[in-house]
Amino acid sequence: MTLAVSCVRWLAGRRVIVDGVTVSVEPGQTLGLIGPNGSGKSSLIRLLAGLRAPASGEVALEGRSMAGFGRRELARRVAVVEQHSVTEANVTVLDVVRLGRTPHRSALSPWTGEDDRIVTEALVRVGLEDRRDQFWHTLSGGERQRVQLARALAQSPSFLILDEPTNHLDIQHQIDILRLVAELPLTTVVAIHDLNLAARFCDVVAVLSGGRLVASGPPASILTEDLIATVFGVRAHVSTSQHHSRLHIQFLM
Ligand SMILES: Nc1ncnc2c1ncn2[C@@H]1O[C@H](COP(=O)(O)OP(=O)(O)OP(=O)(O)O)[C@@H](O)[C@H]1O
Repeated sequence: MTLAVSCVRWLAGRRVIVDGVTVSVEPGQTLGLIGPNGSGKSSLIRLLAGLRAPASGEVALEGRSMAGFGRRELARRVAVVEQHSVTEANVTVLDVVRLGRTPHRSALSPWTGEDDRIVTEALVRVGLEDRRDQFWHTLSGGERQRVQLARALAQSPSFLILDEPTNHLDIQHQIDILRLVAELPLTTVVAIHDLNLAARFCDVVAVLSGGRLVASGPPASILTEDLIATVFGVRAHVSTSQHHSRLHIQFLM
């Protein structure tokens, strides 16, 4: 299931925030969106998730313009985890994850054993099955993030769009969640700040700066010392790790 963005622009008032971005992700691959603060990652994520319409250009799923999809049709295909998910008080972890099944059910269809199986599998995948009855408002920031990922997985999507899914997580959970996301047979876009994690878990990266696409491709050919200096203003030493043969980026301070 290919996800393709062509010449997409989005403005806030008169200010151009996403400026003519063209990039695509092949079926089953993970695209990492990287770039400095304010470079337009979240804005592009919202366009990819269908939460906003582009001012011009097109987002296409499976070769079809997203503009032609109905809400429900889109929700059956695309699951999104935003940075700050708002969830009502007095709901449990299980309630939140069960919401993921909504696009697959009609008002009259009963909850099925298959729905239960999918919800449980999603909770197991994020390591929170034993928290199913805990109230949402009592969860830590990292646990909330994992619950929102479980909700997205319970949606059984073909496309998964994640905005900084690791920013509240300890290092073990960062690795677990990114490994899980990378291994899922879904087409995934993930906005991520950590360049080493992007290099380790993303098949391709797209680098944004000032709302424009600076470069895209496999991490090993994109995340060069020159690019890191130009885009992030930081000197770095980039080598190939002896441990996992992916890039190892050391920042020279
Ligand atoms: N609705 C809006 N109205 C006005 N400005 C906006 C709006 N949404 C985003 N912006 C501006 O667009 C720019 C890009 O924001 P965006 O959140 O997409 O960046 P980002 O790369 O995700 O940043 P960060 O790494 O800090 O999360 C920022 O300067 C932001 O202030």
